[in-house]
Order: sequence, then structure tokens, then C-alpha cells
Amino acid sequence: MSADEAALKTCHERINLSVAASHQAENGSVTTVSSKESEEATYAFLPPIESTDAHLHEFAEAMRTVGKALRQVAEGKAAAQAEAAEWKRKYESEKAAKAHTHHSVIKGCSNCVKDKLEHLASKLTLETASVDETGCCGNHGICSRQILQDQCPGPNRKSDDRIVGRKVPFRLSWGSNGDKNGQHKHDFVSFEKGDITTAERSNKQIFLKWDSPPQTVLFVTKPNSNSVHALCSEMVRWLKEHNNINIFVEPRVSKELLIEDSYFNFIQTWDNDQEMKTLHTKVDLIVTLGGDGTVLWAASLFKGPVPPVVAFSLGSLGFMIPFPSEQYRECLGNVLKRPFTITLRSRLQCHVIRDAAKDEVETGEPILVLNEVTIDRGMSSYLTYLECYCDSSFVTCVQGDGLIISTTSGSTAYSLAAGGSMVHPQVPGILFTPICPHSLSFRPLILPEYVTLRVQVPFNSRGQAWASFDGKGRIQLGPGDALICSVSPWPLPTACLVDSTTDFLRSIHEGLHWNLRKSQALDGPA
Ligand SMILES: NC(=O)c1ccc[n+]([C@@H]2O[C@H](COP(=O)([O-])OP(=O)(O)OC[C@H]3O[C@@H](n4cnc5c(N)ncnc54)[C@H](O)[C@@H]3O)[C@@H](O)[C@H]2O)c1
Ligand SMILES: Nc1ncnc2c1ncn2[C@@H]1O[C@H](COP(=O)(O)OP(=O)(O)OP(=O)(O)O)[C@@H](O)[C@H]1O
Repeated sequence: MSADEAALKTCHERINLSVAASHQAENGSVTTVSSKESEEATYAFLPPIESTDAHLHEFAEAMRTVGKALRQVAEGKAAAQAEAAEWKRKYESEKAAKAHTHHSVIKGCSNCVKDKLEHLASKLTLETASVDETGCCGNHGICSRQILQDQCPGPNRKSDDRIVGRKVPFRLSWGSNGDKNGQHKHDFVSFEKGDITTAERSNKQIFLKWDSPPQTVLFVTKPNSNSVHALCSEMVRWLKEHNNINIFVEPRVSKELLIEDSYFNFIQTWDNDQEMKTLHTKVDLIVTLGGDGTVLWAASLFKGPVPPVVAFSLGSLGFMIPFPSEQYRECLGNVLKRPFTITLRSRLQCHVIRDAAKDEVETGEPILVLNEVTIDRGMSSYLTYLECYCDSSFVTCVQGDGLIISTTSGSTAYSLAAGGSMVHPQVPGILFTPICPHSLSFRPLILPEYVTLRVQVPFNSRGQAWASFDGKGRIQLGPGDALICSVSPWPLPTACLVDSTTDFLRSIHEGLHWNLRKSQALDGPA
């Protein structure tokens, strides 16, 4: 072997070593290496070859380039994985911290429900119709009985029983137009005989069918409205007298109804946040009376799973509200007794990470939004300056009035006003819509639902930034602070009047007068 050949062999080996070193860093604590350092390292591994052979020089140069590229790829991957590991570590410490502070029963309940629902969520995407040993029917979809059987008994049980018994089981199934009982393939992609194919694109609707009649309804109502109050008391009477339903209302409404008439002694409410946190284990159905803001309010009461919502329209727009309040008897009668379609509206979970606390364990609960989280310039007259990342990839810097990170349900709200597209609520995605960007080319984006977005206020930002959640709870973000958001595992199921698509199209036609234009006259050019 010549001296040059030996030098080249060493090059090969060193390139491998260099890449392997980057990979090792993935598992330990990693500090990201700059590209300059990376380049220097590559040259250190590949010393110049002293030869007059031009081909060998060229080859050695090519090997250096390959080595550099490989090293950069490996470093990038290591950095991304280190970041993901950091988030995971924070999440796990947060979970552990919560486990200590919460009462064991509450912890046990929420964990077992969470586990079961995660199991159900995985079934939603990877459908299996196998019969469940624990008593799930196994037919035509998902059965909620398993969750209910496992409701956790424990020392705090008494205080929960003070209110009502368990919620009733129901099943979810998929169907398509004209085939309400049909069971459809749920695998999105299959890989058979080496060919990648996407599953049949049927009009999948999700049906909810009660295993036994619902027993408990929660009313969430718009405040300070006489018409809402009158309708609420009428509906409560009707549900109690004709269907023997247990009724929950918010503490404010409970007081109002009791002042009105002692007849309402049977209604139940909650006294504190801890009781409210267990509400989802007792309530079968939520009825909202008001506009979209009332649906947003109802969603905000549930930081975890949410029972199905039947929304009655008493506002001006009612985009997420298909049921006419005048026909409440017929509508509620149907929902209580027959299977109905639901729209699963995804929510976003948001965390604010303060620069001052970035090395500490995050203990705050996520803030859940049904429409959007907005970061704007508040009272400041300067441009907001926000750095945005999607997973570990840099997306862009927003310079303008702000940014809206929206769910698909929120796509017809603030995001629409800022130029975002309208998206069917069952499309799995996250909208990234700038507010008045000071750039001609900043178009809105729609990102896949599985990404995590990070919006950071850089230290050189001139203006302030303020985050708000479904238009409420404004929080100031200082330099170095970040907002992290991703899709929550707890969607809001809303009952449909017809089905998800028909209801959505009705809303954009009737609510927004979408593409309303007079037809052209027939007597124009041939
Ligand atoms: N420029 C804007 O369009 C703008 C500005 C601020 C807030 N908002 C929206 O208002 C929401 C808060 O609603 P609120 O009722 O508490 O405040 P609000 O009383 O100010 O009402 C806002 C309006 O937005 C409508 N709306 C809410 N969610 C909607 C949705 N998903 N699709 C279509 N329309 C929807 C409501 O029907 C209402 O007419 C925020 O989440 C935000 O999306 C919009
Ligand atoms: N149960 C509730 N408790 C406290 N605030 C509520 C409740 N329900 C609704 N709100 C608030 O009241 C405001 C108005 O409610 P909503 O949007 O439902 O009525 P609206 O303005 O008449 O409807 P629309 O916007 O369609 O005209 C919203 O900001 C909402 O957050």
C-alpha cells in the first residue's frame, strides 16, 4: 500500500469515527457544535495528503466534503434529539411533580382514564374490531364501557358520590353517507406487496351511540341574558320531568335558578376547582346556550377529556352551533335516544416558558384552546418580532402585528380575518397565520397536526409581545420567553345536526355568506 493510499484509508476511518462521535452525543448531554467548529474538526481528521497525484488530491477533497456533510447531518440530528429529550424530561418531571402534589385518588382516576383514552385514541387511527376481554362490545367501533368500569374507587370517593353516579357508556363508530352501519377501514396507509397505497377515501363520519340512556347533563350558558336564562330554566324542567335527567349547572346559574324557584333544589353544581376537575367523569352530555363564545367557555372548563357538546344557538353567528333553540325538544330528544354524528374538534395545548425559569422544571398546567392562541403587539406601537420553530426546524421570523396559531375549528374565527384559509374542522392540521406581516411574501401556512410549534421573543425585539388564548387570559411575553404549542389529546366532540361536512358548509354559507354573488344574466355574449 502506497503512503497516499494509506493516508486515504485513514481518512475513511476518521470520517466514520467523526460521525460515530456525533451519534454518541445523542444519548448523552449535548451542546450543539457550530458549523465552523464542525469544519475545523473535519480538517483535523483529514490532514492534507502530500502527493503530486492530482486525482488523489481531488479524491481527498471529496472525502473531506463528504465527511463534513455527514458530520453536520449527525450533529443536526443529535441536536434535535437532545431538544426532544429535554422536552420529554420536562414533561416527565412535571408529571412526577404533579403526582406528588395531587391527591392519590384524583391522580389514580385521571391516570387510568388518560391511559384508557390514549388506548382509545390509538384505536381511532389504527382500527381493530377485536372483542375486548373486559366487556367492550368489540363491534363497530370504540366502546367507552372499559373506561367506566375502571373508574377508580378510593378514599375520596364519598365526596364524588355526593353528586351523581357514573356516566353512561357509549360507542363510537365510523360510517359513510348512505351506510350508517358500515365499518370502514381506518388504516390511512397500507404497504402491501411492496406498494404504498392510501386507504379508501370514503366520507367518514363518526357516530356516537349510547349503550344506555344518558343520565346527566351539564348546562353552560351565556351570562347576563334574559332569553338564555329563560330558556335554560325551561329546558332544565323539561329534561327533569320528561327524561328524569340529573342536571349540573355553573355555580352562578345555580344561584340564579334557586332564587327564581325552590323547585330547582335538585340541580347540582361544584364548589371548587378540584370538584370541577372530576366533572367529566359524571357528565354524559353538555348543553350550551349562547353563541360561539359559550362553546369556547364550555371547552375551557375541561382541561382533559370533554363529554359531547350539544350547542343551541342564541348568539348572532353561531359557527359551531348547529341546533336551533326553538326546536330543543326534538333535537335533545334525538341526541338522548338515537345515535348521532359528532365532529371531533382538536384543541391546542399551550405552555409559556419564561426565560428566567427555562432551566427549572415546568409545573404549570397547559392552557387549552379550541380556536387559537394569538401573540400580538399589545399596546406597543412597534412591530412584534417573533422567532418561530416547528419541531427543531426554524420556520421564520414574524415582523408585523403578530401571529395566530389556530386549530381548524378556529380557522373561521380570527385566523380568517387575518387572511388564513377556512379549513374543515376534521382536517388534521395547525394553522400558522401572521397578523399584518410587514412583508409582501408572508402567506399563511397549514402545518401537520403532529408538530410542536415554538414561538420565541428574541432579546433584540423592540416591542412587547402578548399571548391570548381564545381571545382571553392575556399574558405578557418578555425577551427570551417562549410559547410552545401542540395538538392536545383531548378534543371537543360536538354533536352535528346533519353531519360534520353539511354543518360546516351551512355555517360558512349562512354565517359568513361565503361566495354570495348574484348569478349572471342569460342575455350576455354567446
Ligand atoms: N378580528 C377578528 O376577527 C377577531 C379579533 C379578536 C378575536 N376574535 C375571535 O373571537 C374569539 C373569541 O370569541 P368570543 O365570543 O369570546 O369573543 P367576541 O364576543 O368578541 O366574539 C367574536 C366573534 O367571533 C365568532 N367566533 C368565535 N369562534 C368562532 C369560530 N370558531 N368560527 C367562526 N366564528 C367564530 C363569534 O361568533 C363572535 O361573533 C377568539 O377566539 C377569536 O377567534 C376575532
Ligand atoms: N358560561 C359563561 N361564563 C362566563 N362567560 C361566558 C360564558 N358563556 C359565554 N361567556 C362569554 O360571554 C361572551 C359572549 O358569549 P357568546 O359569544 O356566546 O354570545 P354572543 O356574543 O351573543 O354570540 P355571538 O358572538 O355569536 O354574537 C363571550 O366572550 C364568552 O366568553
